[in-house]
Amino acid sequence: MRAHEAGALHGDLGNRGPAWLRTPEDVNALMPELWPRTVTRGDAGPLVIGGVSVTELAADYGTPAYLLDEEDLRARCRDFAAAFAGADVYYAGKSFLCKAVVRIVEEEGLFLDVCSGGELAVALAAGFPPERLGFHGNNKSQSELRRALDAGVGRIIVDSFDEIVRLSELSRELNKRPGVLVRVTVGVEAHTHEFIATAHEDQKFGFSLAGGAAFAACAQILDEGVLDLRGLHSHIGSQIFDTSGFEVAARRILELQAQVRDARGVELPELDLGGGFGIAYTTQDDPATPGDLAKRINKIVESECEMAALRVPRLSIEPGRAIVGPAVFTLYEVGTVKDVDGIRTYVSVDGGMSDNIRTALYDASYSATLANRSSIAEPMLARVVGKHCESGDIVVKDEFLPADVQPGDLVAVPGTGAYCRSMASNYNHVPRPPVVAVRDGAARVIVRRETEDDLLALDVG
Ligand SMILES: Cc1ncc(COP(=O)(O)O)c(C=O)c1O
Ligand SMILES: N[C@@H](CCCC[NH3+])C(=O)O
Repeated sequence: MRAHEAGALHGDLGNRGPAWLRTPEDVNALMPELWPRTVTRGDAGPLVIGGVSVTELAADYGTPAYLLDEEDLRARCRDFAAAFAGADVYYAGKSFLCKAVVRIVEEEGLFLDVCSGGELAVALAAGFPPERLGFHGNNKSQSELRRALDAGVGRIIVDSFDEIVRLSELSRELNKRPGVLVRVTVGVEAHTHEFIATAHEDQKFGFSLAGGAAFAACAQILDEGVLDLRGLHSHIGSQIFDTSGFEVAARRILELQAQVRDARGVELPELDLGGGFGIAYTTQDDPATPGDLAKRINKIVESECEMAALRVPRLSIEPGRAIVGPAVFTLYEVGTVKDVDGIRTYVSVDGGMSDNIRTALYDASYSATLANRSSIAEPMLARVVGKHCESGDIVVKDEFLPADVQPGDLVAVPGTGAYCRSMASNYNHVPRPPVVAVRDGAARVIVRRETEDDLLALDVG
């Protein structure tokens, strides 16, 4: 991610903030690239999403809440499908999954990537066509693989020699011949946080290309003859802006494709280049559009295939964050405002690291705005923090909020659709917030708020 600048001194304010963060001319203004498409600030000041004011949504559903702009989510699905026409677009369910989203993804014609028995269960419970599912994971259990085979999952992305053996034995037993892809570690050092980069050599995912394991995995599958080897797979990491990583990955993986053809006389018909496309969390981020991405990726695949005299395989991609991330913002209520003399102002909200762990885990940067009203007060550099018993419980490290922000105000944090609800926890026994989908002036709860009774229900002492 780009949001890694150390906190340089923000001279004009005598407050600590990163050098890229500028004092806004209008602290009420919304940067369109950070917000779901239907979001506006109504005349009276509150944000409006899908035709409904956030003050109304807060009154009806409480805070904190993840508010999903259904029109925006659908539009992003359609944008990817149109840009990558002729390819299969798998929505990466790990970014956020619930039955309503599964149905939206299905209605918009996408495929779906799941990476655990739980995600598979949600997809199947929502009636998603199993042949449009891809099943990932570096340590799929025997029972997960059995469920995938029983359900007729379209593609299983194999990740280890142990899995090849396990899946082959199960397939023989169940008399199945699943379509598989081999996940390849292409050795690309993606420019993103270490914990979300996945194609450098020293990590748990995939078969190494450089070390020969990827070729050996293909050979083993072809030798055993039980699994239907459809193609190769690469996913280089997440929140990536520099598309050259995808180009290097495509080049290297197509070299392997040519090697398999030369050695085994088999031309693999499919190629999956994974997800990882970056989104804007702050004004410093400048993501590529699906159209740009498609153009660059198709071009490199076509030219590499031409050079290696390969037929162009059917392409697939797996965006998660770029589809659901910008479609959601989190709405919080301010509880306390604390000016720590001469250092910064802490604005505490009624959620925190339990509904968004990304700031603490990846040092991620977010933006925020006062959501229930506009203000004529001066911009003030603030840090939005949560209510957890942890000093690293930061939601937004640095943002300008109006200096008159006060307890009872609502604050909205955009870009929280991906890896926030899906990575949420119950730390400090804080129940997880609901997800409320809003469209055409109507709101519906698609994931309900957890209650203390839900938490106590697990406690058998
Ligand atoms: C194999 C695979 N595909 C797709 C994704 C989705 O990534 P993103 O949400 O960044 O598009 C991930 C997560 O990084 C992944 O591990
Ligand atoms: N959870 C990560 C990205 C996903 C990694 C999955 N391979 C994030 O919040 O950015």
